[in-house]
Amino acid sequence: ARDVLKTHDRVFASRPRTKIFEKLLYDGRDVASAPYGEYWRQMKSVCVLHLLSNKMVRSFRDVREEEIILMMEKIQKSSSLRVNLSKLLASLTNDVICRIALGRKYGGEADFKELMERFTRLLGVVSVGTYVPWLAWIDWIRGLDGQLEKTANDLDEFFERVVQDHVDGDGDGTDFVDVLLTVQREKSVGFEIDRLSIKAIILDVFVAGTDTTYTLMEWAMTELLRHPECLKTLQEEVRMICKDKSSVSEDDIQHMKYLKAVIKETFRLHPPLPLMVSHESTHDVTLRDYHIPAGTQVMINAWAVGREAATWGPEADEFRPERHLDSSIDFRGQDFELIPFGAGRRICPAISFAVVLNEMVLANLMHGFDWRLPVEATNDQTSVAESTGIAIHRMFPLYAIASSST
Ligand code: HEM
Repeated sequence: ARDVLKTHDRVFASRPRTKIFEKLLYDGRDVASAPYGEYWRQMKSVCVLHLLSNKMVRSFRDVREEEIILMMEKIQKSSSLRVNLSKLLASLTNDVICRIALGRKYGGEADFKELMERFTRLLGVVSVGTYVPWLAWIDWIRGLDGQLEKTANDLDEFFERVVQDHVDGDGDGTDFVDVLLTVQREKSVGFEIDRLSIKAIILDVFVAGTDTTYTLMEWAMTELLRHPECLKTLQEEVRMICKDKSSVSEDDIQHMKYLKAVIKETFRLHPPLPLMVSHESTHDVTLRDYHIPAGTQVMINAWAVGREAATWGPEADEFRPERHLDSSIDFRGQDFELIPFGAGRRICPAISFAVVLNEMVLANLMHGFDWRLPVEATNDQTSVAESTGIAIHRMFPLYAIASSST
């Protein structure tokens, strides 16, 4: 990973073209699938400087806090009953991202939900034609081409409508579409950003942001429920810091060392994108003693890196947040022992955005409720079986029993 993402970062900074990405992600005009070059550099700088900067992340504090309160109320209503945590966390993440990116929630609209599900499912499909071009007809016969075409058109229609509504309305300039339209109007970035690029960047926020973020919360709760002693330690920390408060605020979480250790440990054992996003080399290069020709696709296994016994010791497979309390290893791309967000030029631009939401959700869940697995918990409930796809979540939804802590 270090050889590819640091020593030869520039050589491996491109992305392979696949039929799925081409069709669904505006033919590489988004950030995540754009080939390395000037266009990618410009789009990524818009993301980093205008959408996902620390200042922007802070500015959405109210959205996060409001949506978490709503989620807590939903749990309260089902208190002492089984809560489908997977569903709850997925819809919270979707609501937060919709409000931040599009200005309002769309989660309640059946069409939008169905479209996003179809889209996510297709992103994880392997197109035969991409790897064996003369067998491309198989994709056509099995209906993949048609599904890609239709989903790409539906998505474009949806985002076109959202952008046009922002153009027509008196946008207050706070959501991502507003910000991108302002950048476009004021030509403040030294290059043209057109309507298609705006739609592609917004689409990326959904592709790269929703499943990844909720998956981490789901795994964190899974591991805590499987390790009641860790759950108790975390709960004690949160409740001690927020003694007389009704909820946890973003100022409080800065002091929560064990919370941060739990998040790190979850990223180590369950990186939401275990194989990250494929890289591709643009030049020939010698890596160790191997000759790697230009155009080679490289997948980096962040999951295996996080479980490496040589780094993490004989108990590498165990969930032990304590291991991070006296360690300086972090997940922000400097330490190759822990790379859930990648590293180098292609590193995820939304680390702060994702982490603060995860920390806030977990801290509030610990503060407001006591948690346990249902008595009748089956193997499905306690197992850590994983789904397939690009983002790896639980194979079965996580149910837990919440009882009010007050
Ligand atoms: C826990 C949550 C998240 C995880 C674990 C995660 C992880 C990753 C990983 C592994 C990559 C690929 C890095 C590489 O190729 O070397 C990536 C890229 C990316 N992520 Fe994230 N991500 C998360 C949340 C988000 C969110 C919330 C957003 C947007 C709001 C986002 C936007 C992006 C974009 C645009 C890229 C492409 C960067 C590029 O190709 O230059 N991610 N992410």
